[in-house]
Amino acid sequence: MKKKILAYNRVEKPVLKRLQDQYDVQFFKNVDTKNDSEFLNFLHEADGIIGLELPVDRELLEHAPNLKIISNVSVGYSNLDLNALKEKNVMATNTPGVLTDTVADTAFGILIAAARRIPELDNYVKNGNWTSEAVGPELFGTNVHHKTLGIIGMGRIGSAIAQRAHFGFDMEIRYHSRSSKPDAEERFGAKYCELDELLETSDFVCMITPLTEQTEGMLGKKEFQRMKKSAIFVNSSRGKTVVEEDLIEALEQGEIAAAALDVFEQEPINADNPLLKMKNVVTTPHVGSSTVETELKMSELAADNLEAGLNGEKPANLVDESVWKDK
Ligand SMILES: NC(=O)C1=CN([C@@H]2O[C@H](COP(=O)(O)OP(=O)(O)OC[C@H]3O[C@@H](n4cnc5c(N)ncnc54)[C@H](OP(=O)(O)O)[C@@H]3O)[C@@H](O)[C@H]2O)C=CC1
Ligand SMILES: O=CC(=O)O
Repeated sequence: MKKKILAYNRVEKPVLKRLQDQYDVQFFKNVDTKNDSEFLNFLHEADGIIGLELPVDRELLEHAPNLKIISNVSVGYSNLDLNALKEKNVMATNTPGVLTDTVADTAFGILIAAARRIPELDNYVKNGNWTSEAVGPELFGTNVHHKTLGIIGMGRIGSAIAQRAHFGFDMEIRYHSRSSKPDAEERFGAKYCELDELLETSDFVCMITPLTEQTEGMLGKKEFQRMKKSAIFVNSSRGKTVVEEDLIEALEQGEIAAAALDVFEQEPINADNPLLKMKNVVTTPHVGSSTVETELKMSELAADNLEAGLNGEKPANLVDESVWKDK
């Protein structure tokens, strides 16, 4: 009998086809995972799960007695309760590396968009407001090149952002991570800083850590007050690394100048979120890795991980190696 695979939210079509050739696959999108009976019935039989942002907790695992592996089509895995997965001896995998450059491009893109006010100027032109030959200082932006960029989370993506900033824009790089990064210091002249120093001295602050117990709410009122009033804040990590109401207040009070946000406390964002009314806030709908090429690579890597796990081989991207050792 074919193994059963529950595909959730996003698996690119050619990869879905590849999986359908070997397994009994059912695809679900945005279902109520606690109450949808079709979803829960399939989950009860499922050997594997592949997909994006399925919240996996103890309660969900109670409905999945056959489950051997969950393969995230993302590098972040804050949707997974790793303790519950370990107790049930269920493997979990992610897709590091293949999306690094794309996410760095997006983060740097929204940083420039906020600094040079590109969405605002786009609206200005399209709304027919460009009636005099040259726009005045009220629409001028601020330079990116030669400024100081503070990166919180100098991992794979943080380093790729630093690379763009250093070689492309002659920026001075400061960073904060749990450990120092001699490689980034040598390649980009990056300087390790405690968080407060980074916040106080950076023109741009870019958040790109994973969401964990330690990083949840890492940037709140106090941290925004430490930033320069001219600072532009970029969040490409997860919405909950920031206390969103404190960010809103910091923008309203002029504690910081602007923000560029790809991630939000609640996704999709509520239509009445004050951030959506602010001209000095650039928003994108959590699309850091969303290019045609990269989404395909992520789905392929996730399928490789899933197949390995189901074939009794060690998947390349286990998020908790100890589950494999226990097998
Ligand atoms: N917006 C989007 O579409 C996307 C968002 N992401 C987000 O980006 C995150 C990072 O991905 P990636 O670069 O591949 O991951 P890495 O694991 O390579 O890098 C994470 C970095 O965060 C640092 N870090 C972790 N915890 C802390 C902490 N408590 N304080 C300070 N620094 C910390 C790590 O430090 P150290 O090395 O010292 O341990 C590491 O440098 C993902 O987990 C995901 O949440 C990823 C892809 C797309
Ligand atoms: O947010 C996306 C990811 O890969 O993590």
